[in-house]
Amino acid sequence: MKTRTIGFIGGGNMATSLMSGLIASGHSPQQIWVSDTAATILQSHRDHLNVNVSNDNNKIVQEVDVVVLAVKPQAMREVLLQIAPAVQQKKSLVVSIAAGISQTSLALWLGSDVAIVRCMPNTPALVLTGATALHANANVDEEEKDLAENILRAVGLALWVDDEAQLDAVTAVSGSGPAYFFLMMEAMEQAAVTMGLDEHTARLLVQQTALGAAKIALESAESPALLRERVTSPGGTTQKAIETFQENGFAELVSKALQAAKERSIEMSKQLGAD
Ligand SMILES: NC(=O)C1=CN([C@@H]2O[C@H](COP(=O)(O)OP(=O)(O)OC[C@H]3O[C@@H](n4cnc5c(N)ncnc54)[C@H](O)[C@@H]3O)[C@@H](O)[C@H]2O)C=CC1
Ligand SMILES: O=C(O)[C@@H]1CCC=N1
Repeated sequence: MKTRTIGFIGGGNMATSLMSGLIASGHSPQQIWVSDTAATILQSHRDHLNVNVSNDNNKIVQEVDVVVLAVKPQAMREVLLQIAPAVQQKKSLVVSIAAGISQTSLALWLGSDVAIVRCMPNTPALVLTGATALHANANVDEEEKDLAENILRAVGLALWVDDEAQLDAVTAVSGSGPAYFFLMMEAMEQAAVTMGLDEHTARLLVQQTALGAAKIALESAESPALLRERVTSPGGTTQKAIETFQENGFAELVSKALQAAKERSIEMSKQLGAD
């Protein structure tokens, strides 16, 4: 497939992760465009990533093959109504990364014949370890599916869901997920310092432990439960910690938190969208 130009509308955290990941995985910065309302953001992307920048969203549509929508969900309606005529005229492939903005809303604001891929990536795309689930509407052909998938696969795992409703669960699991692991790391660091380790040592030990656990889990065919049991010597230290987690409702808490994130995703579709 020939190299395609990719344009980001909104150059914030997630667009930065995706652009950096794409460049690190071999995409030319010259093939990437980004627009933003903040001049400082554009300046930073020009200086640090060497990509093409513009403060005009329609200019991005004109310049690229694939338009990635990376503004906050709250800004989506206004942006889409602004670019809809250009998107329709150019027959652009549009990829939305916004949480809680449904295919129905995207199609209403962009036009019912526009090819739209809705996806949910996450910020580890920055280090080429992202996880993205994608959903295509009926206007997206196989070549466009490959194109969207290739962009997201350049920065990590990319998989398709047939049922768009599953994206609410994906948002709760992997979209927001990095924050849960950071929260765990934060809490472990604080506990380590309380127990007498210096901050630097605590941070290094927690970081390396998180990386090691994730690597084992990825490389092993065994379940997390079995991997946990391998660390847990009967009557030993891990058992004490795990019992403390379990007695205090750890699994229920995680389930409640993810359910709350999923419900917020559904609620956002209703509040911000046209559903
Ligand atoms: N941050 C995350 O971990 C993830 C975010 N997302 C989704 O990605 C999208 C962007 O999120 P973030 O990057 O975190 O937000 P952000 O606030 O960092 O970036 C949004 C950018 O859009 C710009 N902007 C606002 N109005 C604009 C307009 N009219 N035209 C052009 N640019 C405009 C802002 O100046 C800002 O730089 C959201 O829809 C979010 O749901 C999806 C997965 C993970
Ligand atoms: O917190 C949010 O709404 C976005 C979507 C997933 C991660 N960040």
